[in-house]
Amino acid sequence: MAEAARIFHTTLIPNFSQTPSPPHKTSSQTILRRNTIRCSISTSDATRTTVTQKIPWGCDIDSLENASALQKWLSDSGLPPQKMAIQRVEVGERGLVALKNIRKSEKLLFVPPPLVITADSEWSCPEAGEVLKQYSVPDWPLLATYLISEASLMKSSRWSNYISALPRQPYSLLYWTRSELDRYLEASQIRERAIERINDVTGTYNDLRLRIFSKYPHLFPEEVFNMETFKWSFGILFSRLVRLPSMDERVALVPWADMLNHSCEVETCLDYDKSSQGVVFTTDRPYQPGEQVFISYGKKSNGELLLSYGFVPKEGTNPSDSVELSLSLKKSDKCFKEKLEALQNHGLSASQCFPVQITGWPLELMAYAYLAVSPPNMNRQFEEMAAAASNKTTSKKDIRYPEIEEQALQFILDGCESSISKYTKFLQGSGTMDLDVTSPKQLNRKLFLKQLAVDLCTSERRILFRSQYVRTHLFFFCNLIILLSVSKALKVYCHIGRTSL
Ligand SMILES: C[S@@+](CC[C@H](N)C(=O)[O-])C[C@H]1O[C@@H](n2cnc3c(N)ncnc32)[C@H](O)[C@@H]1O
Repeated sequence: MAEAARIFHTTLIPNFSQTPSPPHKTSSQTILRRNTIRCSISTSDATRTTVTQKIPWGCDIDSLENASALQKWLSDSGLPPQKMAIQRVEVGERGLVALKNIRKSEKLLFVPPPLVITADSEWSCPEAGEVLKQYSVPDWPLLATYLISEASLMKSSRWSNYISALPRQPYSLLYWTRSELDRYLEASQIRERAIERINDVTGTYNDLRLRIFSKYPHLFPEEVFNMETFKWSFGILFSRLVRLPSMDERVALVPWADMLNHSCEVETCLDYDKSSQGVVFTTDRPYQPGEQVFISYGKKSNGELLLSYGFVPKEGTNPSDSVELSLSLKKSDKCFKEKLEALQNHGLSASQCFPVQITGWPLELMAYAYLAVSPPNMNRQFEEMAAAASNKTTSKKDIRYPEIEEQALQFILDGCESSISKYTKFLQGSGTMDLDVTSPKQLNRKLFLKQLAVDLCTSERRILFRSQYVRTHLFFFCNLIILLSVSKALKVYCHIGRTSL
């Protein structure tokens, strides 16, 4: 939830240190305890045999089947009595609903640390945990492996009640196929982010497999630790992992707390409370019995929410919404090489994406536009412009070049226009889109994905329309004011001229 995606990006690809010494001998008992998973083997990958399977743990995403067992286990394990219960809800399918009046500024939850899963949690199969520690596997891949390891032990894992209540297939762009991403998210930059993320997850799994799992097949059998199960565990982490600032910024899965859904209207996040020694959040509004209680997953755009959590908030309800606007240097530009060099000196490239919000665009975007339109005689300023376009905090951002301001604005507006036309093409076509399905189940899935894409594209296009409108009118009014001032000055001048004659 809060900041999970950012942490994932900085720590996912394991930076393995030297090859560790062999682990302790494995007790055959541990392996025997692991439940066998029946799989169908396919050989789609030419280089090696891949194992495809349905995830055998968790439940349907809207199922309350295991919720009461989860609630009972949590209270037996030390979760204090709660003012909320898991129920079916309108927003988010399952969520926590108030059972009693809840005041504003009230602390809720109090999940004790032994019920929180972190990178330090004890493994039911300690040998497997030992191996990962020896290889210094970072938190995200370690937790993904931990979750699979515990899930595969089913009832023998202390987390079995928690895992049984997790969704079998979390809503996540990780579950979209490449052709679904191409088809539904063609207009949005989120498509690139999703592809990058899928590649990161695949790369991480392959890395773990090559460096560790293949060396210890008795601890990490491929029937259990495979791409399909990693997709599941990363899907769970993306949609449920939280960063706890007061617990040394640790990332954690917090059973019970992770049943809370997100609302763009609340600002309160989960954190560890040292005084009560539990994970809590403080309400920023009152709730009446029967109302769903929400937290914030952080200030995220609709695209980021879709990427990690698989939903798009209702149009116009997310004040943190933004759209990535992609701009490129023109290949025909006489100074293309020099401009590209300047950009590269500051870690940028010929094509760059900038976040545009309903409230405006960043100074970096204007700096990039200055660079893109500046004529050859301004080559001395290329470095300064490229530095301002980078997001390094040390560089001066608010540069201005009045002589090319109009062209720079036009360059941005043209970028908005071309992006808007891609959204419009998709949105117009989506009504008549052939969903190419063979079963009702498939039809539901396709309709669902298409609706998410339509919601995302509508909200992203709306931001671009708005910034185009505001800028065009602002520019028009600025020019009008200049014109009026000039004509007023001229009138005064003429008047003075006439009176002095
Ligand atoms: C941390 S879990 C919350 C509990 C979840 N509803 C469950 O039943 O397991 C995050 C997931 O809840 C759903 N969710 C959370 N907030 C939502 C919202 N505002 N609208 C729609 N779905 C939401 C999404 O499926 C998301 O991936």
